[in-house]
Amino acid sequence: QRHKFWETQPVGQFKDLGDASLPEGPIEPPTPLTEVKHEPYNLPSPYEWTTCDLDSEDMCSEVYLLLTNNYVEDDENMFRFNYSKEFLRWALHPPGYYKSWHIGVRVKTSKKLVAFITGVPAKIRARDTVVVMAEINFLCVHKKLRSKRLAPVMIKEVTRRVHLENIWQAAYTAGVVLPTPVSTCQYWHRSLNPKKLIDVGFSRLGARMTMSRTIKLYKLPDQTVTPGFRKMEPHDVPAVTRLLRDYLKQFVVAPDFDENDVEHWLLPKEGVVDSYLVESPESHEITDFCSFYTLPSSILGNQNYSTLKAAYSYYNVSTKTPWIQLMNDALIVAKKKDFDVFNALDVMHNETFLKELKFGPGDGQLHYYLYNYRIKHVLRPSELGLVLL
Ligand SMILES: COc1cccc(CC(=N)NC(=O)c2cccnc2OC2CCNCC2)c1
Repeated sequence: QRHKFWETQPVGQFKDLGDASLPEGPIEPPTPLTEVKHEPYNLPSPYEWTTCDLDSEDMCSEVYLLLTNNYVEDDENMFRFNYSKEFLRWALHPPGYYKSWHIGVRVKTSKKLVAFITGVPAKIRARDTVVVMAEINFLCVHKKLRSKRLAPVMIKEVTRRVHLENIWQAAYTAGVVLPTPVSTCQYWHRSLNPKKLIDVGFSRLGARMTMSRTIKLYKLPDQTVTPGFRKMEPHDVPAVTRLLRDYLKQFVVAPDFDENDVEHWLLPKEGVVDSYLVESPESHEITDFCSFYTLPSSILGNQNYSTLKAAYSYYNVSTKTPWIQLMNDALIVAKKKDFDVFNALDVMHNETFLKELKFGPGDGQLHYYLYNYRIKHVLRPSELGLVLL
């Protein structure tokens, strides 16, 4: 029945929700390394574990193809995430990553890759405590192997490999409700190419709206308006790190980025992540920052288009430039880069600009989870400073 697996795991259980006596922090203590299971969990007999080395062109292609054909679709099965190989290498090779946490499942006979799950290490602050956690992502089981109960054993295996590195907490997101969300966020979309979005069924023509009126509604200037708005460059890493660390302090859960993290996660990478900042023309101080990552979706079953070019809001900081103006400049550069839509969650201060910049609410929610860490109260999205890929 429901959550048979999750009721066995050290996660907030629905039955505990009202219990204010339970302390914030780890739910279970670490296990002595000698007691961590040293051999992999058993898979059903036709399958075997494999470690996916994304530096291998062939293995990266296998992972890319598995995800392209079998990863997350929207609720109406019209779109499927289409992470690029470059993006996967970026997402899975942050400072301190472990290849052993990039786990595949193959068919023993054919050696076909049929499932995948990953972890990457991340320093995450929960209130005043910085914890090294595993960020779990890309759990994917081939469509033909669903409901064979492969996911629970894959989750146990990645947990085991995380434990072997003496890490006892994890963070993950899902579109489904599991025990128990730390926060539940809404996603929002800002049309950049409304004609294509309507053609492919991502958006619908508003009532009493014509196509030409809709195109005009979402029109953006050709150039950004903020003086000093420019692409982030390597020499900006120290200043952006200071700006971002100061900004993220206010959130209950947020990454604890150092300069190495900022260099990896926020330096622009063509086709993967874009980041801009505002350098004051007078003082040359870095006062604001905005970034978005590139995650296209395959369009399932449309004659004219095969790919939806989507930008996803990543980390943004406004200290001088008003949020509306800063994020409108982000929309302007995203439009110039030929994105069709700009997506954002209502986390951090995003709701201050969503409505005014003509974002529309999406039809789904993204739930955030922590593994083996209890946060006393469910967080409002505006208390959350963590964006997962
Ligand atoms: C438009 O193509 C889609 C293809 C698959 C799923 C969805 C809906 C959806 N589930 N969207 C999100 O989860 C989402 C919406 C806005 C911002 N970030 C998001 O998810 C991110 C973060 C979690 N991992 C996937 C990417 C849309």
